[in-house]
Amino acid sequence: MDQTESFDVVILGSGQGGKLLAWHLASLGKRVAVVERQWIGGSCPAVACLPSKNEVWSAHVAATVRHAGHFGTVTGPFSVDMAKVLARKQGMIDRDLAAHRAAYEASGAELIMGTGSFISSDTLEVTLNEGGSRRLRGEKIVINVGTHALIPDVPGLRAAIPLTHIEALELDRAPEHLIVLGGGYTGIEMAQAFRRFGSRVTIVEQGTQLLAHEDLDVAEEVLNILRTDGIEVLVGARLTCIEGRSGVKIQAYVQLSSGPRMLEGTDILVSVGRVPNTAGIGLEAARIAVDDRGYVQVDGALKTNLPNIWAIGEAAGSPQFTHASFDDFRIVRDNLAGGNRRTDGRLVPNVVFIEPQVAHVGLRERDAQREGRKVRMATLPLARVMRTMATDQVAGFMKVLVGTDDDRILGFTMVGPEAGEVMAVVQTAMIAGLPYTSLRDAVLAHLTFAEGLAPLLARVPPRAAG
Ligand SMILES: Cc1cc2nc3c(=O)[nH]c(=O)nc-3n(C[C@H](O)[C@H](O)[C@H](O)COP(=O)(O)OP(=O)(O)OC[C@H]3O[C@@H](n4cnc5c(N)ncnc54)[C@H](O)[C@@H]3O)c2cc1C
Ligand SMILES: NC(=O)c1ccc[n+]([C@@H]2O[C@H](COP(=O)([O-])OP(=O)(O)OC[C@H]3O[C@@H](n4cnc5c(N)ncnc54)[C@H](O)[C@@H]3O)[C@@H](O)[C@H]2O)c1
Repeated sequence: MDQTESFDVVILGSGQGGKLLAWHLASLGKRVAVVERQWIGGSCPAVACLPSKNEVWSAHVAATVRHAGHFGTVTGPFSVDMAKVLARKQGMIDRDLAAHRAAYEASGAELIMGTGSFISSDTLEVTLNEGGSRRLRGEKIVINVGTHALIPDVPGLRAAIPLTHIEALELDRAPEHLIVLGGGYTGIEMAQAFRRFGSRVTIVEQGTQLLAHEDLDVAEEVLNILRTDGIEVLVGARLTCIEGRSGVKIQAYVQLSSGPRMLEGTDILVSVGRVPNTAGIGLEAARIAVDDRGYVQVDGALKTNLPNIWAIGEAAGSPQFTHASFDDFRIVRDNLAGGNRRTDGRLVPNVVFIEPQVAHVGLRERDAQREGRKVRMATLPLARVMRTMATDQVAGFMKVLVGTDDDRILGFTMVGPEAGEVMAVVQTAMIAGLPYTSLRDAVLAHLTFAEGLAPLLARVPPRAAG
């Protein structure tokens, strides 16, 4: 007898896009099953964005107390209680988990806790966490399985049982000396947080700059900010070998342009990029095409090579941000309803949550140069934004790129406090197609950071005559 259960839609992985799609379709009366092996609601609320930003905020409070004297607040001796930091974070996760369970219940989507894999192009086999298995046939199937941290093939690294962001966010102690491998998003956010919790921190970045995707001036500003925080940053540093065990004692052998160096630390965090969770889930059995790095191949409508299968979020090669996975949900939602919404040309901003933040939207200077695109550009040091006179947060700058044929804003970057919020103002202008002069001439409230947009945009060179 066929034990296969039939659903209108089966979603494999409950990432940001997948869960929202499930709740939406189920609330319309569709029979929807979501297969999730571990984190109800995906990685963002459980082990990534929310817990990291929660601890980043605790670290911000520690830094504020540490520097309180500068602002005239006299404190006595203070210490960071990592157990309390952890408990506050866990409380947030628990509340969020309850909200997720309630949303599943209210929508009518069935959440099946287990590991799913394709056994044919329309059927998944689920190994249930509680034991046993189920077979689910979906008229439509959506893949939203996300990614996991890459552990590079360096001798001794795996044997050292390194931390990834998941374990680092579970630490109830500040490591004595944390070595952070990789100076990208995760690496620098965690490095600064642990430095502020009291750890000695060394970042080992293989590339020639931090934040490989950002312009060099942005990366250099970030380098200065981290060094000012007391973090040792090694760029152009190749890890050749590791000895020891994370949590006890680590010896990291690094090749620098100046020669070899040995770092002695207590813990090592690996944050060198991601691997899609697409191996071993039967994509070959279903004949679903992946690219050479294992990401599911999709078109602009997020359809795979099979007409009944869609893929969203990081596993589909979308930008590795929760808001991209969220937008993928909207695209598939509308396309399943007969629309023709696509990923092409969407503006996906990004914010690195160090202090001060690094925020970007649109075109970067380096990409304009690489593409041979002519642009007008202006920069403004944060020290010229009047709010910093009150707050003393003078590190950073704003940068804007404007077209040469018209006055539209093509890109914006800010290193500075609340850069993400200021960036959203510029993004709104970009979406509206506003000429930069409209924002330049707007009456912006004094004494905000966004007020700095006026002097920044006043520096944009005039359009060449003719
Ligand atoms: C430390 C860190 C901090 C971050 N901070 C931010 C931030 O501040 N802002 C931001 O926008 N982005 C941030 N990101 C990125 C963000 O977490 C992801 O882009 C986001 O979670 C979107 O993921 P997704 O929808 O692709 O899948 P995920 O949320 O990763 O969900 C995939 C789900 O599929 C499940 N799964 C996988 N395989 C199977 C299987 N075979 N069977 C059943 N279930 C399976 C997994 O358990 C997981 O729950 C951060 C990432 C990291 C690592
Ligand atoms: N605030 C946020 O939105 C946020 C925070 C964390 C992560 N994320 C997302 O998750 C993604 C993954 O983050 P990540 O930090 O793991 O990757 P990343 O791609 O941001 O940075 C990885 C860094 O590691 C370096 N690297 C690679 N191999 C190395 C090696 N062997 N030794 C030393 N350095 C090496 C790379 O040059 C790069 O600078 C990010 O790209 C981002 O999209 C977002």
